[in-house]
Amino acid sequence: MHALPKAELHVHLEGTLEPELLLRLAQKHGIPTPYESVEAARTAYQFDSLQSFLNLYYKGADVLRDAEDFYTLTWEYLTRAHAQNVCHVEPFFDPQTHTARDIPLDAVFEGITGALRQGEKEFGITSGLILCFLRDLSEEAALATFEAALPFRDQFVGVGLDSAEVGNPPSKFTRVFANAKAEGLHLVAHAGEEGDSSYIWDALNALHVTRIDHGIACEQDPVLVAYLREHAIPLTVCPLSNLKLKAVPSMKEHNILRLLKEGVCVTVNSDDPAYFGGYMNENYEALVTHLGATKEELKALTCNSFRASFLGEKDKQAHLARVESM
Ligand SMILES: Nc1ncnc2[nH]cnc12
Ligand SMILES: [Zn+2]
Repeated sequence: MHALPKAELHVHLEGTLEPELLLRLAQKHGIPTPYESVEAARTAYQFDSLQSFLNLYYKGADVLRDAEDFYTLTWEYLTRAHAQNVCHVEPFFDPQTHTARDIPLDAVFEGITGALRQGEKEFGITSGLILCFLRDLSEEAALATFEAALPFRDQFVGVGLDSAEVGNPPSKFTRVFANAKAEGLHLVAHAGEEGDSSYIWDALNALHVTRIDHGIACEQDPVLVAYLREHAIPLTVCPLSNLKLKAVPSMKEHNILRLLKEGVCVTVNSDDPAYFGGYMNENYEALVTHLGATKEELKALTCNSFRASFLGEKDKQAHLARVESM
C-alpha cells in the first residue's frame, strides 16, 4: 500500500500547516501564537464539528504572511507526499483567508506555484491547483476574488467551494461557477460532508461540478448513488477527517468501501492532514485496520484517484498501468 502510486485530490494547503511550522512562522513574524508548544497545539486539536475545526484552522493560517511562507508550506507538504509515493496532487487553497488579512494574491500564488514547480522538478510530482471560495462569505465576495485571480489564470486548473457547509448551499454560488466554467476551469465543491444529500444534488444541478469533495451523505439517497455511479462522478473522501469532525460516528461505520462496492468512484484523501492526524498512507491504513480493506480494494482506490484526477487521458493510463502491475 505504501508503495502504490497515488494521486491526492482533496488536500487544503492551509490544512497542511504542521504545529512546528506554525510556531516557526509565528516567531519569524513576531506574532503571538495561541500555543506555547507543538504538544500544546496538538492537544488543542480536538474537534466536535466542522465549525470547531474551522475556527482553529483560520487562526493557524494567520502566520502565513509572505511568498516564502506559502512556498515553505507547500514544499513541506510535497516532501511528505513524495515520501508516501503520491505522484500527482490537486491541492486547494483559500485566497480569501489571506486577502482578508491584506496579503497580496501574487505573494500567495508565487509561493504556492513556485513550490509546485519545484516539486515536479525534484520529485516528479505533477499538480493542478484549485482555488476555493469560502461559502460562508457572499457570492459577491467570491465574484470579486475570482476577478482578482484572473491575472493568475494560468496558475490554477479549477475552482472549488469550502468552509461551513450547512446553511450555505452550492446554489448560492451559481454565477461565479458559471464564470469559472466559461474560463475553461474544472469545477468541484465540498458537498455532503456535514450537509445532507440535497447539497450534493445542488452542487451537481446548480454548479455543474464534475467531482464532489466528501460526498459521504450520498448514501441517504439511493437515486443519488445510482446517479453518481452512472455519470462517473467521483467523490474525494477523507476518512480521518470524517472521523475527527464526527461526520461518521466511528471508522468501522465509514461508508467508503460500501460505496466502492456499489460502483461509485470513491478516492482516499487527507483533507487537512496537520489537523487530523494523518497524510495519505495513514488514511489508507485506517481502512485496512478498521474496515479490513483488501489489497484489491486498495488498488481499486488508487486507480480511482488517477481516474478522478484532471490529468490528461494518456497520463491517466500510464499511472493506471503502473498500479495494475503491482
Ligand atoms: N473539511 C473541510 N470542509 C470544509 N471546508 C474546509 N476547509 C478546510 N477543510 C475543510
Ligand atoms: Zn476539504
